[in-house]
Amino acid sequence: MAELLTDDEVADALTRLPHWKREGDTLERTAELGSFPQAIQVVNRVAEIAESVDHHPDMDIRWRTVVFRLSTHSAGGLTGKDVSLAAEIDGVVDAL
Ligand SMILES: C[C@H](O)[C@H](O)[C@H]1CNC2=NC(N)=NC(=O)C2=N1
Repeated sequence: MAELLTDDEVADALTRLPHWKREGDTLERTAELGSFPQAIQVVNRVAEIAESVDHHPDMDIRWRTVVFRLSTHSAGGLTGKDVSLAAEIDGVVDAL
């Protein structure tokens, strides 16, 4: 099972993830895309990645704004899996 990160490890990871903030046991990013279809495209790409790594974000779609929330439920908090998926999500959002 993935190990919980310490508060310092989370803070350090966030220095490399400027779009993300910590909300308790969750990493959160809000992304505003150019249109609703683009938001859906991003969600679909993230869904493919999530399936491939068996780690699934909460994704809240409101028109062209998507809020991503990451946490490792099985560990009860934040792990390297969340940091890694956050970086992957940044790659998807930045590719548009
Ligand atoms: C059995 C399977 O590996 C688990 O249920 C996975 C699936 N996706 C998951 N996603 C997230 N975010 N946290 C988990 O603990 C988790 N567990």
